[in-house]
Amino acid sequence: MHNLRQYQVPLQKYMAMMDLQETSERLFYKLLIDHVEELLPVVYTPTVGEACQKYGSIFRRPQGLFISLKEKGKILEVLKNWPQRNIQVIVVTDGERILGLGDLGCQGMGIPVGKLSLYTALGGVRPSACLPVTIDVGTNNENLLKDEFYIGLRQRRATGEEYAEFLHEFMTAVKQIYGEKVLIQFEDFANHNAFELLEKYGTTHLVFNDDIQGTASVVLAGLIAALKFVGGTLADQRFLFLGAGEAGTGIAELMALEMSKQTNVPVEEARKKIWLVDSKGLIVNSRWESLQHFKKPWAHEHEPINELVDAVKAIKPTVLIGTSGVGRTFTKDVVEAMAALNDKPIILSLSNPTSQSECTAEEAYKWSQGRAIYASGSPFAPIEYEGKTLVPGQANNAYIFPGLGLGLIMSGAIRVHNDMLLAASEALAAQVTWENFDKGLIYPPFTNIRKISAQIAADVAAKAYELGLATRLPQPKDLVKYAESCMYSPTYRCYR
Ligand SMILES: NC(=O)C1=CN([C@@H]2O[C@H](COP(=O)(O)OP(=O)(O)OC[C@H]3O[C@@H](n4cnc5c(N)ncnc54)[C@H](OP(=O)(O)O)[C@@H]3O)[C@@H](O)[C@H]2O)C=CC1
Ligand SMILES: CC(=O)C(=O)O
Ligand SMILES: [Mg+2]
Repeated sequence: MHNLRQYQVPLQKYMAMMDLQETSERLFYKLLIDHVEELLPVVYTPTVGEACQKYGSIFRRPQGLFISLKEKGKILEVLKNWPQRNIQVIVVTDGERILGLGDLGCQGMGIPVGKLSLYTALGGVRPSACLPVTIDVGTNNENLLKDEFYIGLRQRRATGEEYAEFLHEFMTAVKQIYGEKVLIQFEDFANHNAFELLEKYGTTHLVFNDDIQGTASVVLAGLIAALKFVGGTLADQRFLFLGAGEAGTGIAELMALEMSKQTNVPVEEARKKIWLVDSKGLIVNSRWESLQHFKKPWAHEHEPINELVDAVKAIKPTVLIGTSGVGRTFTKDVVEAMAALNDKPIILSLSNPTSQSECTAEEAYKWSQGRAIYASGSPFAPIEYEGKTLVPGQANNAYIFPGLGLGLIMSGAIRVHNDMLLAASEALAAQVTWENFDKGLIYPPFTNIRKISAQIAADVAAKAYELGLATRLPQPKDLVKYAESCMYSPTYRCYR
């Protein structure tokens, strides 16, 4: 830590950590676990975003497995080149929507590598059981295509049948080599592929889309926790999203499902409390014909509205959620409008990295006179406001996927079910204390994340058993203890 702290530039800390991961994996995890709050922003968002943008010029050694279109017909052979065979989790991207930074082609490899290091550090999955994969089907990023240090295919992205066949070969090969119980986490695919892949492979593979499902579960947890302290139910709220893609519609759907379960109303009815704005304005019935399929359930009867601030004034939300990937879109007008409507406006700016956050913690607190309940996708430092220290929470799927993954692995689950996501949300929300909330947090601190992950894993596994989706039989009696016993720890053994 002394060495790492010498570096002033976050990207240099990132490179030092990547070197350490390569040369002394155990020490890398020991540091990451013991200093999680300090090092998460280094190996994960926001620094991993900059690392992906500059991947070609900071490249030292390959990490993870690149599978390029040139290897079509030979993916099984390529997988066999990986030194480990006992793989339990794969995080795979095609690099088309890396955080809110757009198409970074195969430079997106930083994301599967970073997510999997969290699987190990936060969720206790053995490092050797984790496989980061980047599918290289080209890039539409003109700057990268011209960049002399770009390490990927220099062609525009394969699409349509060519793309679908390549992904299918990958999915088939993975099941053939690692079996039915390998967890495949789709990460940072563009939405025109993400929804389709999840639907197509959801019934044949153990797949999970972190951006759609993990984000939904973490946001729901934060809302359940917040309502526990401010009172009211989910169904009492009105929700407005800026951004109607994977994260936005994923969260909206899980919230509607939870509201429908809580109040016994059909999910279609619950959806009416949720409104979304995309790059063309409020999603309303008159736009139906031109809407992508994942937006259609959210088209309600209303006159068209172009500006977010006008949508806030018309819809009167109690909760405002940013999932647009566009920074500083929650302007002073928008936050002030939320504060005028609500005593305690809930404002979540989820977009990553920090540069893309819809507003900063300071802006949210200042423009709401310290009343906002605020959390962001990438971390912000605590803010002093009128003598009180307000601590912004981090609404990031990193709270969910490590525990969820551990729960799936330890129960031998063969499919992911929405009820498991709900179980994960409730397990996370239950960990938020009044002391946390009093400081402004709607999530527990990351310092306790391994205990939290064990709790999430236990509740997810319990749900897998209840649903008949678990294959590890008999069911362990104490699932929390069992989860803890399954977790990898970077301990230094005494050999004498
Ligand atoms: N905190 C967390 O845990 C997570 C955060 N995220 C973040 O969320 C962001 C979005 O990700 P994702 O949903 O996958 O991306 P998508 O590309 O699927 O969706 C982006 C949405 O934002 C809309 N949008 C873009 N620009 C504007 C604008 N100027 N005004 C209004 N709407 C706009 C798009 O509109 P249109 O459809 O019209 O193009 C689209 O609906 C990213 O920054 C990502 O980092 C994602 C997952 C997890
Ligand atoms: C956190 C995450 O998954 C994202 O920003 O895409
Ligand atoms: Mg993601």
